Amino acid sequence: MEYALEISNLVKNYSDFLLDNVNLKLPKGSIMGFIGENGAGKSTTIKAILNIIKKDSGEIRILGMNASDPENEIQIKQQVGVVFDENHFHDLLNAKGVNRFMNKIYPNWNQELFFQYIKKFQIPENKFIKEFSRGMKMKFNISVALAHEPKLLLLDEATSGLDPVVRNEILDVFLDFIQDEEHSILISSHITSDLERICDYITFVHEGKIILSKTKDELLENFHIFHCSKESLTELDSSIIRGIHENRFACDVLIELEPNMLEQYKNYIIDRVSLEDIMLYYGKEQLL
Ligand SMILES: Nc1ncnc2c1ncn2[C@@H]1O[C@H](COP(=O)(O)OP(=O)(O)OP(=O)(O)O)[C@@H](O)[C@H]1O
Repeated sequence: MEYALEISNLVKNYSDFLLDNVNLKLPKGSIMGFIGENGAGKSTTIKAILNIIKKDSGEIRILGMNASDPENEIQIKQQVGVVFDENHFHDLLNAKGVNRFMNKIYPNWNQELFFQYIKKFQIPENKFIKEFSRGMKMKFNISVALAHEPKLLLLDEATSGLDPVVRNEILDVFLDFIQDEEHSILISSHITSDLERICDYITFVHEGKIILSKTKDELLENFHIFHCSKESLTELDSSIIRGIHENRFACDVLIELEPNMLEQYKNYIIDRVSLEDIMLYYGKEQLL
């Protein structure tokens, strides 16, 4: 399998936070959702990928190129599109101004494509960025990221704070983007329902460590919520328990088990999981 992004043993140590030996592989032609609680290390990982922060150790390969090798810097910049949850352009620029500016910087800047997105997202060409709504700014940043025809898109909370209609529109653009098998996306988001809709893979970072990295289908098939009494909790094999929510009388338990093994747990009430459930239960695990 060919990978758009390969992270091996990435370590970044801040005084009170450790990004601890992160490993992640994003196959070409796919979308990976990067989930985790606030402060889990998602942005730190994305910044390390982009060399915005200096990693302590580990290797990052983007489209097969070593991201730390200065010789690859220009190639990587041209082939990676980035959207953060903030605006990086001067407030007194408009779409036409940004187009002129980007056209000088990126040899593969596609003006026609840029204005197609601007039109599709209904962004007025002459309006200053400072007059944009939050949704307009995000759509504008996404148009810019796509217009230099990148092969890999890195999106850090690129749809946060947007209404469902706008998010839907943007998710469709991301799905269109990866139709070409050469294109791939790593997207961090707290809106797990969006990720369930578009992602092929999910990677879950918790307190600086990757605790899950699987296909979305595998995750949703192999994780279940068991509802049971506190007494019957003790009868469960602890090796399949991934998290427990207890109330005064009963327990809800996150279980990892292949669907064909569920037969032996007929006495339990079993529910399907969402990505949000998986996050909530794993996050709670250490409180037990
Ligand atoms: N420049 C820095 N100096 C020191 N600590 C930092 C720095 N940048 C980030 N951190 C710490 O690293 C940890 C991870 O932060 P990060 O921004 O990667 O989390 P995140 O998963 O993106 O969270 P969120 O969902 O809130 O955006 C936090 O504890 C944060 O305080």
